[in-house]
Amino acid sequence: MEKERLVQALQQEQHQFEAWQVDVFYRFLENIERMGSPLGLTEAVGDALLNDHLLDSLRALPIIHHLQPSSIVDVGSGAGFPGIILAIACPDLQVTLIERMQKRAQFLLMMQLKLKLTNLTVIHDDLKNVKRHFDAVTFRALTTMDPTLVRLLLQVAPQIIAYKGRRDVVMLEKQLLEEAGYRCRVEELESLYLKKERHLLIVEP
Ligand SMILES: C[S@@+](CC[C@H](N)C(=O)[O-])C[C@H]1O[C@@H](n2cnc3c(N)ncnc32)[C@H](O)[C@@H]1O
Repeated sequence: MEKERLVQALQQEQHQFEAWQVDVFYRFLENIERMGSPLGLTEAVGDALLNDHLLDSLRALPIIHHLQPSSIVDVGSGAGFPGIILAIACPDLQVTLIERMQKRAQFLLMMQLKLKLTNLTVIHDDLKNVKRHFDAVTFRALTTMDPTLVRLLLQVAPQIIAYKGRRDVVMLEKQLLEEAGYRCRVEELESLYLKKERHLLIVEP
């Protein structure tokens, strides 16, 4: 991917980052393009990587700025989405990644060192073994937010910020969790440029 393409896409989404941040985003994408497929992290390259992963991860920024957590834990970070992207975008936010697969956790640690992300910590473990506490937990995966998963996520932070897709699907998850006694709200993630419908499901005890 050309760096110009990244700069253009960030401008289209009206993101304003400092030059060093754009540079770190770009170096991260370069590493994913080179190692993502051989390491079994992601097959996405080019515009798919840019749109479906980097820009998608950034879509939650307005809500995160509004909620003002000092620390976030990203559970099941995989190739680093959204955790690494949020760490680059918010240098004052302490971001911890929890990833149970060894080769993914090793890649995340390598990125932390290579990109010199001093606000990033990587934990190679299963969520269920993590005893530390954070202000909020982010979660981006295909998995449904059922009450069992929510109980586990709320053990590490009092607020879950889950990246979700279509409104009808997320509203069903919300209903299920509300019936189980959780407080939930859904925020639509606007995009000037991306066409896919995206939402955040915010869950609290
Ligand atoms: C579908 S991938 C999503 C990766 C990334 N968040 C994204 O959106 O591209 C889910 C990741 O969560 C990790 N994972 C699943 N359950 C976990 C758990 N209980 N503790 C830690 N990591 C977990 C898996 O190893 C996998 O890398």
